[in-house]
This record gives sequence, C-alpha cells and structure tokens, in this order.
Amino acid sequence: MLPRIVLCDALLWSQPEAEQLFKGIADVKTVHDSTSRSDFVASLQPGGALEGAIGLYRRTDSPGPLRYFDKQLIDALPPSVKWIASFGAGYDQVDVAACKERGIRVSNTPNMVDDATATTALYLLISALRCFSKAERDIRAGAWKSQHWPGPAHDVTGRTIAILGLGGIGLRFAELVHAFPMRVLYHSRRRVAHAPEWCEYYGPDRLDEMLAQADVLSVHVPLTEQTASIVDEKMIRKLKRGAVIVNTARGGVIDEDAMMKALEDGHLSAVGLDVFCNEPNINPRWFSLPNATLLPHVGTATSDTRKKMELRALENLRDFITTGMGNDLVFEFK
Ligand SMILES: O=CC(=O)O
Repeated sequence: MLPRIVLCDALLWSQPEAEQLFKGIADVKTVHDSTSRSDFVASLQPGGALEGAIGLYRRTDSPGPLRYFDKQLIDALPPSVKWIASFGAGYDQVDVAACKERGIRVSNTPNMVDDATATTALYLLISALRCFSKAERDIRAGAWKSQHWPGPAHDVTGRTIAILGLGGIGLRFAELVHAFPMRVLYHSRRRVAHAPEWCEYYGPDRLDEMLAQADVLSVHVPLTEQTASIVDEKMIRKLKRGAVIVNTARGGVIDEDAMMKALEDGHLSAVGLDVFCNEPNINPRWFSLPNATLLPHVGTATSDTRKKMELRALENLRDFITTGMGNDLVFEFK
C-alpha cells in the first residue's frame, strides 16, 4: 500500500505536475471544500476515508475551514501524520509548538515568494512616495487632480530606506530599491553574512539611529510571538516626521492603531500596505485615509509564483515520503 497524503486545499496551478510527482509513490487524496474541521479530523481516524495519512498539504490563504492549523486541530490529528507541507512563506496560521509536541514536522516555501513579494513592496513604496494611489482614486472619481494634488509627493531616487528583516524577501527588495539608487539600511538581530556591502547594518543597539535616518521603513519579518507589534508607537515616532511605512509581511507585526494615528496627525506622510490585522475584515478606517495605498494581500499573487510555491510545497512532501526528510523545514525545527 502506498503512503497516503492529503491535500487540504485543491491544487490550482500544478495539477498535472503533481500527478507526475506522486505517481507510484503516494496515494493522494483531496479534502473537499465543504468539509468541516470535525469531518476532516474524523475522516483521518481508523476506518475513515483518509485513514493512515502521513503528510498534509495546506495553503496559507486557504479559503476553507482548514485555514488555521491551531492547537485544537493539531492535537486532534492521528499519530500517523508526520509532516505538514505549508504553501506560503508565512506560517503563522500553523501552531508549530503544538506540531513539535506531536512530532509533526512543518515545511513552508520561503524562497519561492521573494521576487513577487519584493515587487509588491516596490509598488507600494513608489505609490506611497508619489501619491499614485490617491491620484488614481481622483481620476476615477472624475476629479482629474484633486485640489490637494500634488500633496506630499516625493522623489524615490536618493531617499533612505530602512529594511526591517533581511531574509529572502528583504534582500530582494534591497536589490530592487538600490537600483534607483536609494540608500539602503537594514536591521536584524544579527548581521547577514551575504548582505551586499552597500546594505548598511544597524544592529539592536543602533535601531533608533537607523529609524531617525529613514524616509521609508519597509517591514519584512515573519509574524511570531517575538515580532507581534514589533513596530509599535515608540518605533513609529522615532521615524522622521513625514516618513512612509510599507508592509508586505503580516498586519500583526505593526501596531495598526498607532500607525493610523501617526498617519492622521501627519507624523507619517503615507503608508503602503498589502497586509492587515484581521484579514479580510480589515479596519474600515483605512478606507478614509487618503494617503494609504492598500492591496488585499496579493504579495505573491502571480500565476508564476503561485505555481512555484505549490510545487515546492508538494516536493517537500514528496522528499519526506521518499527520503524521510523534506526541505524548507520552518525555523523552529532548525
Ligand atoms: O503571504 C504570503 C506568504 O506567506 O507566502
């Protein structure tokens, strides 16, 4: 009998490749969209249609009831499950500590998302500095350029950007903005050995110094217990008056109320956001803030990148089945 794996979300981009990938090595089952969490858990138990599953595939942006692999769901999984292959770089919807307790390994798809997410950050940066989103809203409203135009628009070239977190996405973004050129500063707990020499490192003892110089702060850290609201009121107020914040990471890494307040009182001149607290039911106050460029979490949403992410997640599962170990184990397992 072939080892069984379960796709908790339908494959959208790589169905034919997946068939080849698992041909003769795994029995692949797909959970139907309408399956509830309790039906899912029940079907994994002895006698259920998914009995004996050793690996699960899930999507970070799953539209179904299996979006959150929280402790309750993980504790209810049978002992046969040994690997969860998550599609997406962020895995804050998976309770990794609960997985560790149960001996379940978790993989994500980090490098696949770098270019598309960095490109999204670049769009938000340009739109925020040049007030392009506002201009588009004007023309669509029949106002041509509203009376406030050009408002606080600024050139991109020559400005200073501070990058919080120089992982794969932060590094790709640094390369893109360096082309203008912008002056590029970065902060992370440790200096990144492969960072280009034009990327200036500001360690934990020099964070305030970095913030004071930045025209733009762009956030590229994962959401964890340690990074929740890491960009808080104090940090925002340490930026220069008129600075811009760009966020393509997770809404929860910034104190949203503090960011809105700073935008309203002019401490921030603009923001560019792809991610929010409580997606998709985001705070409606965002809609009335003219200097906010808003996107509905589409950082990786290109068919090319989505296909790469899907395939990589499946390859991690395939490698686990064939060798006992997949790639892209999340940080907590390293
Ligand atoms: O948000 C997208 C991802 O985590 O890959």
